[in-house]
Amino acid sequence: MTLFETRGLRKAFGGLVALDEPDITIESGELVGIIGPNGAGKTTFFNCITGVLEPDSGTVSFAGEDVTGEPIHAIAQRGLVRTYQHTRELTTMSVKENLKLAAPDHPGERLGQAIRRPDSVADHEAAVERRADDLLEQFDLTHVADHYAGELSGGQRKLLEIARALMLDPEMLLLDEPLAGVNPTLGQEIVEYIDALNDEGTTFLVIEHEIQTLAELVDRLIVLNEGSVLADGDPETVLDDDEVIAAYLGGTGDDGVTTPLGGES
Ligand SMILES: Nc1ncnc2c1ncn2[C@@H]1O[C@H](COP(=O)(O)OP(=O)(O)OP(=O)(O)O)[C@@H](O)[C@H]1O
Repeated sequence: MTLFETRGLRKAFGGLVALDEPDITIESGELVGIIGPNGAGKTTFFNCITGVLEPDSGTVSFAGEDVTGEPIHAIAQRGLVRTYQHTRELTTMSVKENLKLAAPDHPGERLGQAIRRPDSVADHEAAVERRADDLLEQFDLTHVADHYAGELSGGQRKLLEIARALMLDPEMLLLDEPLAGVNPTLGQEIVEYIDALNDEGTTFLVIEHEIQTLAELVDRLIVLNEGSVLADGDPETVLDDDEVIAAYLGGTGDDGVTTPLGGES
């Protein structure tokens, strides 16, 4: 069953066309990677499908509904949730508070409801508490639950970012560079978490510059180049594609972020 689909999406910044109709379809339960040289439009794509940016034209549909242009929280409520390349934790709050704040309908903000329906709010708070505790345990963060989030290592911040997204119980999770700045051991753990969550039914779309690691993880790899889909298929075939190799070799690579495809030819 198709869960997610974009058609004819365009986004320009002044004269620069960042998204040029990358038509992308994701089936429910898939684990899909997106790669592409620096500036290919990957983050702009995430921004346009999650309500961070409004596309100039085109449509985004999720679970059979047109969600184009809806605000971030409305799209997240539908079950399409993302993480950010630069993690967004509140550094002077505890790790656990960060998780609890990510829950939908934070009860503390709904005093009117608290007065009218105390039981349901108490139930909600207990459920949020349980969910936060479960995620802390699942991501091996229980021992730092009461630490300020600002004290976490870069890798632990990535884990917290993913855990915060999971507080929203997403049907589809969009991860923007989950391995960037993470040491290889923790990176492997993150890969295993993604794999396990996918086995449990979460659909994934993952932007990542660690191409070899991503290729081993995903069912399908999409290559964006200059805002369009250059290739889409099983990872081995895609990484062997001459046009894909040329697109990477053509990249400037001047900031050291572009990862060579490596070892394929
Ligand atoms: N807010 C903005 N204002 C102007 N130009 C932008 C803006 N956001 C992105 N761009 C430009 O749009 C193009 C696509 O950028 P985007 O960040 O989506 O690429 P990317 O594939 O995610 O790159 P990277 O791998 O380096 O993160 C780039 O040329 C970028 O400079």
